[in-house]
Amino acid sequence: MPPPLLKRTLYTGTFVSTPTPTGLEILDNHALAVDGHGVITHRAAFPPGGAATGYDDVVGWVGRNWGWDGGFEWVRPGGEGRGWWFPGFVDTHIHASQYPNVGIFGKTTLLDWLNTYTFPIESSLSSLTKARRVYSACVSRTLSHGTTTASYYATKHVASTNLLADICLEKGQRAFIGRVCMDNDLNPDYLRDESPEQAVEDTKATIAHIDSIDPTHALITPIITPRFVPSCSSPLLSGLGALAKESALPIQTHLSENTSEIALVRRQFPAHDSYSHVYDTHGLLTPRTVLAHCVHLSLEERMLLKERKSKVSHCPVSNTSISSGLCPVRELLDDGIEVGLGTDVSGGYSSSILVAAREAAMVSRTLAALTVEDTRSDEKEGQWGAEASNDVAAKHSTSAKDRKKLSVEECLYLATKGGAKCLGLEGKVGGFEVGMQWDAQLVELDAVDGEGGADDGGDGDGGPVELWGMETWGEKVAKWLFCGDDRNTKKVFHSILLNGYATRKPGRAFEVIRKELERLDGGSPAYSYICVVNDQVVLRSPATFVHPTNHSSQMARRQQTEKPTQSIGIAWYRDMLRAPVPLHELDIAHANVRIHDLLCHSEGAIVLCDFTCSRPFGQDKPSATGSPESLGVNGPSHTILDITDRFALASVMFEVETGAKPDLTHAISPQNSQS
Ligand SMILES: O=c1[nH]c(=O)c2nc[nH]c2[nH]1
Repeated sequence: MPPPLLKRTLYTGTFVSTPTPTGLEILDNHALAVDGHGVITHRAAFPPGGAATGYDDVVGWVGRNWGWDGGFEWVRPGGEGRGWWFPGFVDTHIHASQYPNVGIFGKTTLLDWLNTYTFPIESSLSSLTKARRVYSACVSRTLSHGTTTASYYATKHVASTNLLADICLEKGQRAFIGRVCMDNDLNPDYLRDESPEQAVEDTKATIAHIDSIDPTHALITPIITPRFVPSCSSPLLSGLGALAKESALPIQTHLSENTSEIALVRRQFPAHDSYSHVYDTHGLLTPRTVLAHCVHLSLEERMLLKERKSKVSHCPVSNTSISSGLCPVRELLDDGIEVGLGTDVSGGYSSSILVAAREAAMVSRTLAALTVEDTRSDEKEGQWGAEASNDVAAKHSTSAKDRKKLSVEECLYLATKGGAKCLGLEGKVGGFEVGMQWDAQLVELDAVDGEGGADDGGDGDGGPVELWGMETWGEKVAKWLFCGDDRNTKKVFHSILLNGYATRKPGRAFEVIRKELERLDGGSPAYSYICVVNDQVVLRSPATFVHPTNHSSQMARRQQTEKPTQSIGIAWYRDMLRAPVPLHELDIAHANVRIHDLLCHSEGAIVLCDFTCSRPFGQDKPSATGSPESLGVNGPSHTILDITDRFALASVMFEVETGAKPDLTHAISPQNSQS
């Protein structure tokens, strides 16, 4: 096992999850221990001593109970009584390539929607420049909604599909990446595989790429992706079925979304019993197959899916947006079929799984409303129907209408554990049991004070859900499901792959940096130092800042005492190049990278610190870097950009290699200067 990469961390507070479809588990006043690999190792009721417990007491408690010494972080959310930890969401079906079209669908239905909107946008991702912009934005957006795992469709283009894998790895989202296969002449000639053989070869090329960037699939897994039966020839479906068998990789596709699509499949494959049967005879219905939609399955098809243990991705937002129909999820669940949730961007208008969970609840209620029941018993009960009954609860629990409705717990289960089961991640993500990964989000709602005025908890953007003080935990969670949005997801702990091993990092903290910088518009940030230590972002005022020398030594010092070997040097440079990426994704530059700002922490990785000079891209170079030496460090540009940091990092690399600072007089001479 590789060495631990994070400090052990103790998370305390309230932990909400859905260990079963019908049970909301609320662990109020609890502690969860997460080891250096991001795995939950212990959980127990906490404190000793309530909120006032100091670090020393906690160290003693953890030492006595779990045998830990004092070397751990302690993370506890603020927002007493209105915040909780929740498992990261799992999106089992999303087309990253369609992200620019989100919200655009007019009055189309599936087949004309594909021709009008979808094929053109996917075709445009043959451009790697465009693909980078689209995929970066999509992955950042889904992370901000709390999605820590996603099963993506890219496009038919190998290079940009591979880029999506790179971006998920870079940003730390657990992902399944599918290169979309579509070879028959129902596809437009501008977006069609040359031949079934070429489509399979191209799929293999993406698999090989993912194997090269994440050999153990710790974070990124290839997924075999025939677009859907109407797009694929029989030889292509067979080729992909054979590939799935030999590689044991998962499969994703669409099934029975729209009635015209089903009629088309019947014409294409008249000898087959059903749409599902076409996949089955080509070896594509397996326990690792995720079938999106399944709105109009016959009983025989449901039995076939159950027998094959194939999974269903329910995409309620898409199904209503492009008017495909209302998926009878209760029937699927009653049949024993595993179901997860998909946003299905951009058939779906939102990239949020919280919205998908909410719409799953709404679609199930619409189905309940459309259910015709024998109402004679209601008539006997008088004007208010069931209210006049002697046994209201019993009546409701047995009503066929009510059985169609999915509860809050069920919808959140589908959004987490249900999705994890669909993607073969059961026991790994989607919950807070010991042994699972800490893929988590911190949820916080807003409070209303005694006078009815909003108390935003101090950050000015408490989100759209107000708590009035009378809500039970179950009601708080229901309010979040039905009224919340990404402002309530304060932090997302997702994965980073370091030295081939996935660990967690808090993504939202960087948003604090961005907000602060935007608010001050280049002025002096209130947090004079924003330091990244062991992948934790630490905000400090000037008075309290100390270099975290107990965890880290400065690279400069290390470099003076021991010249790095070639392999250590390469690892340093790799870490150095990665270090500013989270900031650059927010269009912020560190703007003053020097050897003294690079810390070498105890496990040997290089981290970047001291963000005093950080500025949004496009601003003039800050005065703090105005000395000739600083200008040299930052390169010739007058404005701050990501290349500012890259130039500075290259200078540091030169310094590490040679022991001398580079002579930058040429680089900063006026003729080389650019704005
Ligand atoms: O919702 C959908 N989105 C798609 O891109 C697609 N392709 C085939 N069938 C599809 N359904």
